This record gives sequence, structure tokens and C-alpha cells, in this order.
Amino acid sequence: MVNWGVYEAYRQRKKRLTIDYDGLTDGLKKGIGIEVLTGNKWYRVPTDYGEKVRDNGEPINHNGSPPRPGEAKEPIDCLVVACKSNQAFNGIRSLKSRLSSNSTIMLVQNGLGVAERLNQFVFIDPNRRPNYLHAVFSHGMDKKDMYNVKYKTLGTTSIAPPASREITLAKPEDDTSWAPSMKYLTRLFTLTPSLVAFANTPTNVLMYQLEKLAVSSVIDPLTALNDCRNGDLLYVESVSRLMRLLLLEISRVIMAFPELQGVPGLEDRFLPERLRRLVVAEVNRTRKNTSTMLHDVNNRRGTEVEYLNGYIVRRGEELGITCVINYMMKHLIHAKQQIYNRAESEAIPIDSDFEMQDSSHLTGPQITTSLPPNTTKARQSMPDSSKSP
Ligand SMILES: CC(C)(CO)[C@@H](O)C(=O)[O-]
Repeated sequence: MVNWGVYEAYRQRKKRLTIDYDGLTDGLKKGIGIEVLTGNKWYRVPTDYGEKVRDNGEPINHNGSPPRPGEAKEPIDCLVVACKSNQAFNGIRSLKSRLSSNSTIMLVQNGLGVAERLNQFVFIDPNRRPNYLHAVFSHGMDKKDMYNVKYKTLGTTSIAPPASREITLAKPEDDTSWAPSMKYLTRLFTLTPSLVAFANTPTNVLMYQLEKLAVSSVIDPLTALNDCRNGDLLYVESVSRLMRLLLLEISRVIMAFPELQGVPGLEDRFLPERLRRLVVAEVNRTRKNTSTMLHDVNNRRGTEVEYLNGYIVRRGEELGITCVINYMMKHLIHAKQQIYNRAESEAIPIDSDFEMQDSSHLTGPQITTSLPPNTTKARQSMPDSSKSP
């Protein structure tokens, strides 16, 4: 958990994580080991920590020495990271000393480019780098509160290692080079019925991820900039025009990806018009919702924009394709955050340790932690995304 406030909310909820399936609640009550992040260190929380009574009402006698959290240092074999891309980068960075070339990190995000940036800035030595798996989740869920989700529509979980950027047309995709922790994690997922998980090919998983990225790269910044619900984007002529321009660039970049060359049906699948239909379907499906980027901007948190539009801009640059509309979107989001922060520079609510540790320039405006408790100050955001974290 990313701070003690999050742990306290979990404790108040009687340590229950619940999934609501059509009114039937599946509560997971016990046996979950919890670690909490504080000052860039993870602490393992003893089961009785902060408790005076057991679940059955019996008082707990700590014999004068209540259990205290100790720093968690054990190596991690398998790590599943299902938070937003900017948080994933910072969270994994804080676990660096516990991850090795025997570990596997499963990344489950709408944004792309987390593994690349981890390799560039955190796991710089290729021989000591953990393995990665990507997972794409298509189950429909609604978050009711922090520990309670409602399961809405059946989907699947598709898993694969990252696709290679080298052109490997004739090379079959096999698992002979998979580390034991990659095989273990994949088996664990595929043997869990409710996840409907299966091992897929790297290119198939990448294409699912790119569809999600295209959809989020349109809906998230447009709703965050217009401060509106997803459904408000429909039937607005100026929005439709912007949507088409964004998707023209996104489609062009994706079709030039070296790792997708030769994939049958690529041109049809990533045609701007097909992507537009995906966006409109998602806007309709989530029309009453506010997007995560709008939430983040309004709550003065870092956003995923560098892993959505920013990813397209960076991949476009590598391929010689200039993406001015996506570049403008990401800078409009950064600008909005910087303007908010400057206006409130003496009173930014700090919402979590996680964000405070987010020293990444990727997430826009930053908050310094070296000030006295009641004084906060806007951090300067770096002018561009692609230098150092
Ligand atoms: C807009 C969205 C619903 C697309 O799936 C998602 O990216 C979100 O909530 O930000």
C-alpha cells in the first residue's frame, strides 16, 4: 500500500477486499500480507498491528510489546503492478533493491512505455534486469470505493512478454527463454478461473494495448481539458475534429512500429476510422463517468499523459513521424497542472506519499517534501519528458 492512510482505510474496512458479482459479494478476508511504503522504504505490517481485539471480539494481549512493522527486504520473485503508469514507474523504482534478473514484473496499465523507462533509468544493467510480462484486462469493473469493486461485464486477461522491436518476421514466438518466475506467474493467472486468463503472443497483446492506448489518449486529455464527463464529448463538432486529428497521428505511428510489420490485418485494425469507432463505443459505455485523467488533474496528482499521448510522440520521433496534435495535448495537460499549482502554490493538498515520492518529471507538477508539515510549495516541472527521471 502506498501510505498509512490507505492502510488505515483498509483496516477500517475490516481488512476486506470485496468484488460484487451481480449482488453476490466475494469477500477476501484474511491471509493477505500487507506492506506499506513510507519514505521510499516498504514496511511489512504484522497482522495484529494497531488492533486491540480479534475478529471474534476477543481482546489481543500484546504482553506490553505490540508488534511493529519491520522493513521488508525480501527478494520479490513475482510482482503484479496494476496501478496507473506514472505510479507504476515510481512504485517499481522504490522496490529496485528487491528485484533481480530472477524476478518477473507483470505490468497491467492502459499507458505504454513503463518497461522502457524502467530499463532506461532504473534497471540500467541489462544483466540484472527483471523480466517483464504485459497483461491486458478486458473485464468491465466499476470501482465503488478503494476496496470494493463491482464486476460488470465478463472479459479476458491476455498475457505475454513485451514484443521485440527488432523485425523478426520469420521467428516463431516461443517460451524457451522464459524465466521460471515468468512461467509461474503465467500459470498462476491462467489457473485462476475468474481472470479468464490465457497466454497470448507478444504482438497480439501489444495490439490490444495499443487499442486501449488510442482510446485513452483521446478520452482522457479531452475530458481533463474540458472538465467534462466522458459522454459530454459526444456530438460536439470541435471534439470530433480533434478526435480525428489525434487518431490520424496515432494510427500512422502504430502502423510504422517495427514490431508489428508483417502482422496480417494491421492496416484494417488500426485505421483511424476503426479507432474512432472504438473511442465512440468506449465514450458511450462510460458516458456517465469522469476519466481518471480528469480526476488526477482535479486532485492535483500526476497524470498518465506521458504514457499515452507522450508515448505516441516519443515513438513517432524515433520513426521520423512528428505528432503535433498529441504533443500539444500532453503539453496542454502539463500546462493546466502547472497553472493550477502556481495559483495554489502555498496550499496544495498532498494526497499521498506515493505522489510525494513521484519525483518523475513525467507526471508534471511536483511537490517538495522538505518543507514543514503545513507548508507546501509547487515543484517546478521539467519542460520536456524524455531526459531523466
Ligand atoms: C477513458 C477511459 C474510461 C477509457 O477506457 C479510461 O482511460 C479512464 O477512465 O481514464
